Amino acid sequence: MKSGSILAFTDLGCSKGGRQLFKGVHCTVPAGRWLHVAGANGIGKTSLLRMLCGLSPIESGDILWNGQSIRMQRGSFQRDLSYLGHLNGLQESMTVQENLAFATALRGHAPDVKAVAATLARFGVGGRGGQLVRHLSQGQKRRVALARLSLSPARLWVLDEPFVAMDDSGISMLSDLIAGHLAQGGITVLTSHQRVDIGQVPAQILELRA
Ligand SMILES: Nc1ncnc2c1ncn2[C@@H]1O[C@H](COP(=O)(O)OP(=O)(O)OP(=O)(O)O)[C@@H](O)[C@H]1O
Repeated sequence: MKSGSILAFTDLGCSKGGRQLFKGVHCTVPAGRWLHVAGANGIGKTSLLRMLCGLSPIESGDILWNGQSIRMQRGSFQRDLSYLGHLNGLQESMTVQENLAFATALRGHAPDVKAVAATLARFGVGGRGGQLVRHLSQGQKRRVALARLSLSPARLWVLDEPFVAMDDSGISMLSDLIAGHLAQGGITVLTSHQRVDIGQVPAQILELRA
C-alpha cells in the first residue's frame, strides 16, 4: 500500500429535501488515522458518507483526496475506496464464496480460493462458504462483508455503522482489522453512535451539528 494519502473536507455542506443538514465542515485526515463521524439521528452522517463515496453530489465546499477534488479524479478515487453501507452490498442469491470471488474479480484479479477460505475462517464464517447469503443471520452477513473488506487493497475505507449487529468478538475483530489497515498507511472514516476504540490510534472526531 502506498503511504502518504490524505483526505480533506473543505467548507463542506449538505442539504436534503430543501433543508440544510450541516455546513462549513472542515477536517483533514492523514494516512494512518481514522475519523469518527458522530452526531444525532438524522443530522446527516450517512449523507456525508454518500457524498464521499460519490453516491450523491457535493453541494457546497469540496472533498479533496491527496490535495485534489474527488470530482476531478472519479475513476482513480473509486479504486482507492471501499464502502461498507448499512446493506453490506452482498448478493443475496449468491454463496458466500461467490460473493468474495466476485468482489476480487471486479477489481481485476483472479479469485484466490485459498485466501478466500482463510479469510472467511478468520472472520468466524469459515463453515459458511457454500451457503447462500440470504440464509445468513445479520451478524454473519456483516462478518462476510468485513471479510470482503479485508481482502480489499483500497486505501480509504468508508464504513457506515460497521459495528451494528456485531457481537463482542465481531467488534474486537473489526477493531483489529481497522487498526491493521491504519498501520499500513490506510485511512478509515466511520459512523457510530457508540464510542469506538481502534487499537492505540486516537480518534479524530467530527461531530456534525445543524
Ligand atoms: N433523498 C432524500 N430526500 C429527502 N430527505 C432525505 C433524503 N435522504 C436523507 N434525507 C434526510 O436527511 C436527513 C439526514 O439523513 P442521514 O441518513 O444522513 O442521517 P444520519 O445522521 O446518518 O442518521 P442516523 O443516525 O439516524 O442513521 C434525515 O432527516 C433524512 O430523512
